[in-house]
Amino acid sequence: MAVAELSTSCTKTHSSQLSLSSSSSSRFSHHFRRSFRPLPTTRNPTISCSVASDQVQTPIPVQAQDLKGKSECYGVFCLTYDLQAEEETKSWKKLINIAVSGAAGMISNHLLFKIASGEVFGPNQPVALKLLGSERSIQALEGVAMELEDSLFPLLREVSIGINPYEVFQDAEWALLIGAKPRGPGMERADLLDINGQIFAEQGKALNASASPNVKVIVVGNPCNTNALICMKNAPNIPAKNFHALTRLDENRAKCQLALKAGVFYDQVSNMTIWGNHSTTQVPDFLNARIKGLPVKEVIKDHKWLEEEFTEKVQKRGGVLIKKWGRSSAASTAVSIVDAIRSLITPTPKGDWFSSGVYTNGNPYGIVEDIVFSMPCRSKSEAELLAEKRCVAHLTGEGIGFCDLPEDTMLPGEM
Ligand SMILES: NC(=O)C1=CN([C@@H]2O[C@H](COP(=O)(O)OP(=O)(O)OC[C@H]3O[C@@H](n4cnc5c(N)ncnc54)[C@H](OP(=O)(O)O)[C@@H]3O)[C@@H](O)[C@H]2O)C=CC1
Ligand SMILES: O=C([O-])CC(=O)C(=O)O
Repeated sequence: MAVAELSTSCTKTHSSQLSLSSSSSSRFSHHFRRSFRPLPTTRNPTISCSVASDQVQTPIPVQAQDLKGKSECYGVFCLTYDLQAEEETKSWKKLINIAVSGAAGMISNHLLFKIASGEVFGPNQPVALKLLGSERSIQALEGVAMELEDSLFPLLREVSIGINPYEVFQDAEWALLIGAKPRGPGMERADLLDINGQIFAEQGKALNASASPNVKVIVVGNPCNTNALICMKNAPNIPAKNFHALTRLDENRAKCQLALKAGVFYDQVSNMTIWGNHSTTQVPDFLNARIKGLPVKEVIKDHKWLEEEFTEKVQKRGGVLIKKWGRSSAASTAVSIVDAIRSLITPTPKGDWFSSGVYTNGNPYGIVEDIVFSMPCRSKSEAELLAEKRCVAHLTGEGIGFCDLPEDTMLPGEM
């Protein structure tokens, strides 16, 4: 079957090819752009409450009619402070800019609050959210911004909203491209190609023109593999390896089904690869996956179930859910976007890997070149990449090579 074919054609070169670089390419300083004098802090706010109209700049919330092609700070987020003057923020990292399209949609309604809470990028990472909507969604987008205001997230330092991707993507270090029409009951994801493809051509161009040159792009809107390809092709200034199509939800679904069948909690399932497209042709790879560190077939003795039911269950999970809910997965998709981001910014645990749709050029699996295909990936730490660089110093004209490489893990098919 397809999985065996795929898993035997891998070579050792794969891991270095999929190395991911650090996400911190911020050009921002620790001072924010609109910084001004903070209120004097007090240890006991109950006895020192006073009106400080001379010290606080009143924010003017953006109204829909002001947003003709502009991206503007919203409400309380127009009012920012000099972080270096705040004791508890001195250990914080530089602000990062995260652009989200389809920000008024179902998935974003879960995702934005996770990002703003710090659960995605960490408790020392202040974030700026740059929300992209459209004429049709601008009122709803203001509603989202209002809810973000009311949540009082300490790490959320800027929120801007807009309908022009060139404006909204300005200096973005992450672009989470969610905005696209979802399929309804009875549709395949590929039926959306005509409607949604154009969105990703335009947004690719906008990223190319406006975003940080090292922006990491996760394409969620369906059909996400081909939309990621369209986006990448329209953004030649951004490295192709920075584009991902979200197949993490499929990985999570596959882990859940294996755990259920094996009677173990799902944290015991590892090394789960989703090969191919985020569609019903995807191949969830039970041959290389592990349960409690053991090959799946040693734990699940019902091989007929593995070969005949498991794959189809994972392939069709999205469609089954649409029939139940009347709309596509939103909360679990948001969770899987969080997982995908974390996997990209954290070195992959030893011996494990994660799935992502990546550009196939130079891939070691014999997959046709020039498409976006889901395969196993690992993120390497900066220390590991520096060790590799030292190892090849004789090839880069930087002296004599010295190898002190940490032990590596095998990917499916490696000998
Ligand atoms: N890769 C994956 O694992 C998954 C992908 N998805 C996909 O993510 C995308 C977003 O899903 P979800 O947030 O639930 O969808 P919603 O319908 O809740 O929101 C989608 C947003 O996309 C924008 N949009 C752009 N073009 C259209 C259009 N023609 N019709 C309707 N909306 C449009 C709208 O925002 P605006 O008006 O602001 O542009 C809308 O708010 C879909 O394509 C869905 O299939 C969903 C689940 C999993
Ligand atoms: O099935 C859909 O259309 C939404 C989706 O991509 C998923 O749930 O995997």
